[in-house]
Amino acid sequence: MRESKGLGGPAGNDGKSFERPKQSAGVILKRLWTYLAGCRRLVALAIVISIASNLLALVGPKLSGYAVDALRPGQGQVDFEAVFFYAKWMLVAYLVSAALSYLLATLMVRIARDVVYRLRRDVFEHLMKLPVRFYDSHAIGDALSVLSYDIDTISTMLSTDLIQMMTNLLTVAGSFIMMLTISPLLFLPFLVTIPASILFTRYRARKVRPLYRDRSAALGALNGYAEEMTGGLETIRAYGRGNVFLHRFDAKNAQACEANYRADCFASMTGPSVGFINNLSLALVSTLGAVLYMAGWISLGSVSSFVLYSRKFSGPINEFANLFSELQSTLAAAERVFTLLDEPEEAPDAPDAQVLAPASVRGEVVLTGIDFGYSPDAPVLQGLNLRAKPGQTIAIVGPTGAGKTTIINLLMRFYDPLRGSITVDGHDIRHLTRASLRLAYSMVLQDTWLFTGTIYENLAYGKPGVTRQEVMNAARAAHIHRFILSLPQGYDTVLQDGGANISKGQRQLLTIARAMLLDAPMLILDEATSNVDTGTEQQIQKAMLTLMQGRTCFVIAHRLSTIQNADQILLLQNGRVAEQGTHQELLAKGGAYCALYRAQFEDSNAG
Ligand SMILES: Nc1ncnc2c1ncn2[C@@H]1O[C@H](COP(=O)(O)OP(=O)(O)OP(=O)(O)O)[C@@H](O)[C@H]1O
Repeated sequence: MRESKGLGGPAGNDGKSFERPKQSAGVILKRLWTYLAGCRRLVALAIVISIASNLLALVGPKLSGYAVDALRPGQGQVDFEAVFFYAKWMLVAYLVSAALSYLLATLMVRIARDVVYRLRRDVFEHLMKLPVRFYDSHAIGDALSVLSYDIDTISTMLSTDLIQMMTNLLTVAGSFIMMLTISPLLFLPFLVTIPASILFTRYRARKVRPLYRDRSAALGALNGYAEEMTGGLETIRAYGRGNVFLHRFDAKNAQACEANYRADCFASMTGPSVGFINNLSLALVSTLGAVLYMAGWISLGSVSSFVLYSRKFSGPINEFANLFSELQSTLAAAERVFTLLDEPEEAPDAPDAQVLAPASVRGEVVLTGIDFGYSPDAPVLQGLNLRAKPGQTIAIVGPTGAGKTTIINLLMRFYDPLRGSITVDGHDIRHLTRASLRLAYSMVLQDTWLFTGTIYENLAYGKPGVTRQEVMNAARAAHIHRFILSLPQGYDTVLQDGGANISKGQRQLLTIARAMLLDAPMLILDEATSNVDTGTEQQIQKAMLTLMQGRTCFVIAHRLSTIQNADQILLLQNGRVAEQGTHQELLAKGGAYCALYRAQFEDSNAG
């Protein structure tokens, strides 16, 4: 049983990816805008700077044209004063424009930082609020891929591509106006080439976005697999199956690389194609310009300015094609982010839900006619009835897969029963707030969950405001205080990677101490099976007995020797209660429990 997530749920899987249902580009951009709007002042400033920088850059070709005309070609005279005058102002305009561009770049990086921070926080917060059921069908690695890769893709777009888009847009618009003021006739070739570029780019964009979507999904699946496999590294090594998983990883890796290759390859064809169309327009403009100059309709300076503007005009159109590919990649990434954010959270508490105050809980838990299955066609529990009186210990036993953990999942409301009800002190738990219900239980599970932090933080995290003395008292009661003090940093020892630097038994004792500190009126215990030595096991048993005193306890028991004093023993078989009673009653009955007990007893004697 796992403490951190879907108890009993899969640790990772090839589950659904965050790619459906599809959202239109407009909807995605609107949602991205809501994040940008969070720093609207900076965005407004960026727009103003971008306009100023572009206007200054646009002045350059005009001044250059004046400088060319000041050479008075064909008249054998050169007005050096005027040439230097225009050259000086060109220099100033380009310098200020460059400085403003630099300012704009730093501003956009800052905007991207803020947006990414909020997006990541929202995604993580949402992941924390998703129902346990969500993780039954989605790989955690895929969710983490959204958190890192997809949000990074958005960040790149905001910090670099967006400036380029803004700049390009202004340059194109500005150059267009300037070209028209110089010579509307010379603009004619663009009337053919611009629509051709636009139509081609749109066609490619429609094709490339699904490829980017596939790329994100393949990468998510790869991350999911890697996360799952690294989680089970020891088992894989123990079974010497590393090569098998390497082959599977290879297949997923190849899929991800192929998806990446196909998306990038397809996208990279757009730029050169649009570039070719635009270069064609340049050739046409130069030819037409020469003809108009020869006919005396236009000065050489104007032709030169026009050519410079037409370069400015068509350059961004080329880049637009590349940026469009980037935009498609961003849209695919943002779509995954928003699809994840759209996953429904754990259903909210009923509007009239009551708060269960831990101090007032007596601990009477009644399950009546419970039917449950993780999917409607696969029932796990059927017609389950159980009454735990305050302070009683209920032991749940049964073969693997019988549904023991499932009962805990229902008690904690990680899932709701399909039929039947569960009450605590007479309150239907569907009419209690989930937070207060869960706080009424302490859970000590086999699969301990400790986070990277000091031992003190790990013990105290369930109970904010607890004193150091209280933490130490709980550790003493759990028989782990002396061990903690024996560590060089004592309570300030940092537990790495879920407590990988201490033993399993010590981890279990720490979680018992944590449960003691929480001091909840009810308790859920999943007995340790075989991962500790006899001495530690006795220590854990002692600590658990102390913890159980005066509380209603649900114990998932694997060794029947430890539950002989339980007030009720529930033997589950195929989702039904096969037998129910005290140890003595069940032995006297001579049924399945009796047979199971004898088998274990004989086993241990034989051992
Ligand atoms: N998250 C889940 N999604 C779908 N099916 C599940 C899920 N968790 C458990 N099951 C199925 O429900 C049944 C009961 O599982 P449960 O974990 O309650 O058994 P258990 O008695 O606790 O087993 P064990 O002693 O091995 O821990 C099993 O058939 C299991 O495959």
